Amino acid sequence: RGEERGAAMSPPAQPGVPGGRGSKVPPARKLLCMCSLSLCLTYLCYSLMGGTGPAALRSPPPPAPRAPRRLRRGPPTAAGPGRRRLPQALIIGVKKGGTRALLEAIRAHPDVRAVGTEPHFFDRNYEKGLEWYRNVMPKTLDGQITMEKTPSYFVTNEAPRRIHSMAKDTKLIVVVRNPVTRAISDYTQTLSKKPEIPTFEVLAFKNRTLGLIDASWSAIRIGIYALHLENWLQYFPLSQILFVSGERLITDPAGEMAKVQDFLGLKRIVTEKHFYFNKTKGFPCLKKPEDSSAPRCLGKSKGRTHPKIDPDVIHRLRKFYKPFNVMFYQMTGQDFQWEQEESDK
Ligand SMILES: Nc1ncnc2c1ncn2[C@@H]1O[C@H](COP(=O)(O)OS(=O)(=O)O)[C@@H](OP(=O)(O)O)[C@H]1O
Repeated sequence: RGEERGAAMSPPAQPGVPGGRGSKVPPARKLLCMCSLSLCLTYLCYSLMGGTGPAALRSPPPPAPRAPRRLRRGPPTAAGPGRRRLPQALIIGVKKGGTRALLEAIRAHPDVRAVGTEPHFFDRNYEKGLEWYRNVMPKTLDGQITMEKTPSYFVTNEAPRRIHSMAKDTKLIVVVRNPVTRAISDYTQTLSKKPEIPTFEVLAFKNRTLGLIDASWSAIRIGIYALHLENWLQYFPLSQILFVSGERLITDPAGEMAKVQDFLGLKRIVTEKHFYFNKTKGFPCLKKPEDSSAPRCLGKSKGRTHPKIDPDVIHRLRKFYKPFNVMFYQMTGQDFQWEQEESDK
C-alpha cells in the first residue's frame, strides 16, 4: 500500500521533455518516462470519469454499502466527531402507535442520536448486512445512545432473532395504542394514498352478517399485540422491553418520556419544559430548542382526521380485541385501559 502511494504521489515527468538533450536517452530513463506518461494518461482518464484527484488513484473508495438517497442525507451530526455504532435501543413498533412522536422527543436528549428515517434493516434490508446498517447510523460520542425506529419490526417474525443475534442486550421500545383506533389510523393512512380502496367496514370483515372479523387484514392483525409479543419473548426477557402508552404520549408526554429515559439509563432531561400543547394541531409539540430553530410539531401525516366508522363495527372490533388485550395486559403487567375508552377518535 505504501509503495502504491509513493508511486502515485511522485510527480510525473514533463511530457515532451523525456531526456533533455537529443535522442541519447538511457533505456532506464526511457522506461521511467513511459511509466510517468502512462500514469498521467491514466490520471487524466480517471479525472474525466469522475475521479477526485490523486487520492482517488491511490485508494479508490471502498465499495461502502450505500444507504438509500433519503437516508444518506443523515442528521446534522453526520459530519461531526464520533463514530457510527450499531443501535443499542430500538423503537420496534407499533405502526401508528405514536412512534414518530416518541423518536422526536427522545432525540431532544443530548445523549441520544437517532436516524430520522426508518432503516427497515431487520425486515426489508437485512441482506445488506450489519455494515450497511452501521453506516446508516449517525455518529455518536462515547456514552451517547444510538437509536432508530422502524414500527414494522414488531410484526416481523424474523426480527427478534435477527436483533438478538446483533446484540442480545438491545433495549426494545414498543409504543402501543388502542388496537381499534390504531386500525382506523392505519386505514386512514392507506386511504390517503389510495382513495379508491373499499371502506373500513368492508375490509374489516370476512363475513359481516356472521360478524366474522378479517384478522388477516394487516390493519387488524397488527393490533393483536399479545400474539406478536409472544414471538419477542422467545428471545428477549420482558425487562428488556418497554411498553409506552400511545394515548399517554399525547395526554402526558413528559410522564411517558420519564419512563423512557429511566429505561434507557438516561438522566431525565426531556421534561414538561420541552413540550407545549398546540391547539391548532391538537397534539403536544416540542418547544423551540435553544439553537433557535422553529418549534417542532409533527407533519401533516400525523394527526389525520379519521373517517367516521359505523359504531356497530367499532363495537364488534372491541369485542374481537378484548381477549387479546387482556392477554397482553397479563403478559406485560400493564393495564392500558383500552376497554374503558368510550369512543374512538
Ligand atoms: N405529538 C404528536 N403529534 C402528532 N401525532 C402524535 C403525537 N403523539 C402521538 N401521535 C400519534 O401518532 C400517530 C402516528 O403514529 P406513528 O408515528 O407511529 O405512525 S407511523 O407508523 O410512523 O406511520 C398519529 O396517529 P393519527 O392521529 O391517526 O394520525 C397520532 O395520533
